[in-house]
Amino acid sequence: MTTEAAIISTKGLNLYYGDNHALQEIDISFARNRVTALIGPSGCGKSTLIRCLNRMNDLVDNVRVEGEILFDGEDIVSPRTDVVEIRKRIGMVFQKPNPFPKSIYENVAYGPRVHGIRDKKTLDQIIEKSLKDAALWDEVKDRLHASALGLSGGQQQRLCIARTLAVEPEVILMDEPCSALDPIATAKIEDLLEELKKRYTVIMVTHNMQQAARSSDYTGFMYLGKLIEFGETDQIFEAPREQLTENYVTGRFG
Ligand SMILES: Nc1ncnc2c1ncn2[C@@H]1O[C@H](COP(=O)(O)OP(=O)(O)OP(=O)(O)O)[C@@H](O)[C@H]1O
Repeated sequence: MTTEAAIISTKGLNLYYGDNHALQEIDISFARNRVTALIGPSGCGKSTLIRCLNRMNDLVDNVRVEGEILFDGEDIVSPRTDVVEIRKRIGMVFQKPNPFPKSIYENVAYGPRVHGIRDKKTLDQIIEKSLKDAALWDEVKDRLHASALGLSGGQQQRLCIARTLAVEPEVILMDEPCSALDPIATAKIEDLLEELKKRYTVIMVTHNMQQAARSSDYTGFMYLGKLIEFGETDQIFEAPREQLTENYVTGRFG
């Protein structure tokens, strides 16, 4: 486990999709202002785990969650949790860029508007800042009112990151954010991660082992619903303690 201050930690987290015990006794702590990568073979529960962290699994029928997820000391598994507030504080970027079929400006303005910001000048400032923070401003500043669907895949993904940043989250969950992107667009997102972690906590699912090794501070290796090993990324890749982790990171299965 990390000795750094955790922003989110799970204790004895179990999740069932009907009879499928998809997460089994997960204890993991995510360090504040760090990038943590979750790796492991397909179906091991990586996406399920990050979707628990902002209650996205609530949208799935027949799900049962047991255990604790502490976010800033509050158990967010509790039915009393304000899910809208949690999703504001813990934002999410998905595998496939999913901008709304609206202008670049409207995509980023959407979240702040939902949270009650109406003043045009304030919105303009938020949009500029969010696009700058997502390293997209220079490419779009002259066409803010053009459709977001006219952007390249990599630009669309950075727009989705800007849309997430616009509501000032504390944590950003990323579910394979580069899997639909080419190597150049991927490199831009990886550079961006370096900047983002100065102010945000990033938790990322990735299938790309080089990406985990390059971009994350901590890595968790999952297998068949269990967290097999968690540690500093260098340790996981260079000196794994568990045989299963070693087999996976050396490409012997996956
Ligand atoms: N919405 C759902 N309803 C029912 N079962 C699900 C659902 N989502 C995932 N599962 C099951 O939960 C298990 C974990 O899936 P999950 O998508 O979390 O794995 P993953 O490690 O993210 O996989 P991948 O790398 O392929 O995306 C699998 O057995 C999967 O079939």
